[in-house]
Amino acid sequence: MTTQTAPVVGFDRVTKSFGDVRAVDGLTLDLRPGETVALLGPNGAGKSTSLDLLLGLKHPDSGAVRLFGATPREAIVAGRVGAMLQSGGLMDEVTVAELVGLACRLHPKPYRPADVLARAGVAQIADRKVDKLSGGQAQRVRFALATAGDSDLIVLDEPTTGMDVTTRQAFWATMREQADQGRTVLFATHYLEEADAIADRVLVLHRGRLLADGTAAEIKAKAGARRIAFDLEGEIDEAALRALPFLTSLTVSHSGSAAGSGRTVRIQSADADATVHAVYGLGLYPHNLEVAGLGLEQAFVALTTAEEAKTR
Ligand SMILES: Nc1ncnc2c1ncn2[C@@H]1O[C@H](COP(=O)(O)OP(=O)(O)OP(=O)(O)O)[C@@H](O)[C@H]1O
Repeated sequence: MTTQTAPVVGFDRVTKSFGDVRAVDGLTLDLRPGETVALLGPNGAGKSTSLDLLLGLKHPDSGAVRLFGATPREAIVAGRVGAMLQSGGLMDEVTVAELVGLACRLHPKPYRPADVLARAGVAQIADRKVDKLSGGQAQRVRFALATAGDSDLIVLDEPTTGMDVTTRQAFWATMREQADQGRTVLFATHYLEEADAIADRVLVLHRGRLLADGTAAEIKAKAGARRIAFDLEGEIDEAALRALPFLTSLTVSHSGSAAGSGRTVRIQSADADATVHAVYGLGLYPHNLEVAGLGLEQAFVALTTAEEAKTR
């Protein structure tokens, strides 16, 4: 039964294996109404499998998936979910308009096909056969199918793959409108800048498990590390720099100063205050000192590499 208070998506200790590969490993999470959620993870982390389980296309070996308190199938039949999958084949020999028209007819709460075509930016190619579309055009048509009716949850698996920069920007603008209307949006992506810019919650999957769950800022903070950069003049004792406390990486390059002897030192540190203090402790005089947080991309790499090291 659907209940008012049930989360939009609920995974309760969900596990799914393919032979020896545990694609989803005890995943528990809730999505709340109106959230825009990015699902990140390296190749093979279990993103597509999780979305397939969510949509009832695959069934868990153990645990349960609920959408709006009901089974995925019940929620989909009720028209509460619109989905855009990575490899979803489009029917051959039909036009874009025919396909979108069909999706509208099948939706319990359909929009007008003309509006759906316009919103997805495919009105100009409505008469084209869907098997003659470019990769980016096909993605837009898949998006039109996912938004053919008034769904409460939109699920997108790597939606902007194959889209050029302008198409991608237009796509996210449309997606934001969907979110602003109170819909929950869940998207898997490899573009970390998209997750950073679009999502108000980021889930990082690794080997089927949830490695991090929070805002992009929280994920960056969880990765802990900060970037430190400064210039030094004269002889550099790299061994001494390498021995600095809390250092996780070090690069030294020519700073391009006119004198030619300058070096730029770039450090990643788990405790920037302590590392900078120790730099002064070495009797060095750093110029142009900068300390900055990690970008989401670096945080993601730091988190997943640390986890790899643990499981090795
Ligand atoms: N049908 C299947 N049969 C066998 N193994 C599978 C199947 N589907 C997925 N896997 C395996 O399960 C793991 C998770 O795959 P999944 O496609 O969910 O990852 P992903 O995070 O979406 O990866 P990508 O970023 O590469 O799309 C991988 O090791 C994959 O090889």
